[in-house]
Amino acid sequence: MIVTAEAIEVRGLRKTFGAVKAVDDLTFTVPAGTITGFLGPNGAGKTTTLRCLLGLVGPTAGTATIGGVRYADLPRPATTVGAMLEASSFHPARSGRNHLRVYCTVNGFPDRRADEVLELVGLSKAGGQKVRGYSMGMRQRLGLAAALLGDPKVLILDEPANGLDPEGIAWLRGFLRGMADEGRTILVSSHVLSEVEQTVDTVVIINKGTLVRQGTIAELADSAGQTVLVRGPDLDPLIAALPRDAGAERVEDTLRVTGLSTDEVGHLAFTARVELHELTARTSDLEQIFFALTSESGPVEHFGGEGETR
Ligand SMILES: Nc1ncnc2c1ncn2[C@@H]1O[C@H](COP(=O)(O)OP(=O)(O)OP(=O)(O)O)[C@@H](O)[C@H]1O
Repeated sequence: MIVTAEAIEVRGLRKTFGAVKAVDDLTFTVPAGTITGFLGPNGAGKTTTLRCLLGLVGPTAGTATIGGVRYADLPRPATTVGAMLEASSFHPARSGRNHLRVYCTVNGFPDRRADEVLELVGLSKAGGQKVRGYSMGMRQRLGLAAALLGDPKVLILDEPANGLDPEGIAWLRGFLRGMADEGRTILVSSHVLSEVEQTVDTVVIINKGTLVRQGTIAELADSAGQTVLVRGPDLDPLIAALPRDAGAERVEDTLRVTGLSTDEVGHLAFTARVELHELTARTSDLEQIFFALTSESGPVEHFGGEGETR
């Protein structure tokens, strides 16, 4: 089934709590039908932004809309947007299925929807068990199931990978991709880039309530300059062949080259007749880029935009 997606738009959003500026003139768009990672360290303002989107708190200024409409003005919100803000708010003595049936009753959905969404999140067998016996991962799945009851076009998920083991994270990745492939728009927050890096199409990175970056993971990696790892028995001729403006750092038998692509380094090695045992574009330092971006309050920058780089 393909659903018609809606875009999420946050424009000039500001939310203050007394003297605390939780969100400060934040603007970004989540294009319809994409998965966007909403990233920032603890306290960056992610939850507050999501709460504004879901009409749980009123913005001090600006707007947060889904398909151009404020949550409060959506005719049947549960059929437009499904949200998971925290997985701990389940009544422990109620079974997963009964919990979902309560939501069905409140929202006017048939009871069978509870079983359908339990199936979707792989909880069919555990549906009759009391939530008190659920693991953290099962609670997260139940939260997702609740978000899916109205078969919404938009999913807003606050730290859904929290407390999941690697298997659970892998499951979540496939699940979200499947939901997006059906045409849904998904905004998923995390304070750990690596949790969402393989899942998302684009990232919106905020710090201290303000936008730091928006773009694809590839753009994020490129913006910091790629590192190429080279390994081989004798790399001296390659080092001699590198252009002056390329960076090179040797650690034992490995050379880290910056400022060149793998194609360029491979070609230089070929022409210098250097034997290579490894030639890898290093992307694993994305977490470091993320850390650097969010541990300072640099200027707002869109990739390809006119802002200064860091
Ligand atoms: N209801 C509130 N009253 C007062 N201050 C608040 C309230 N909600 C959030 N804040 C403050 O606003 C700032 C942003 O918090 P928020 O929870 O939105 O960040 P976050 O990025 O979601 O962080 P985390 O990953 O820790 O949940 C923090 O300084 C927080 O203490």
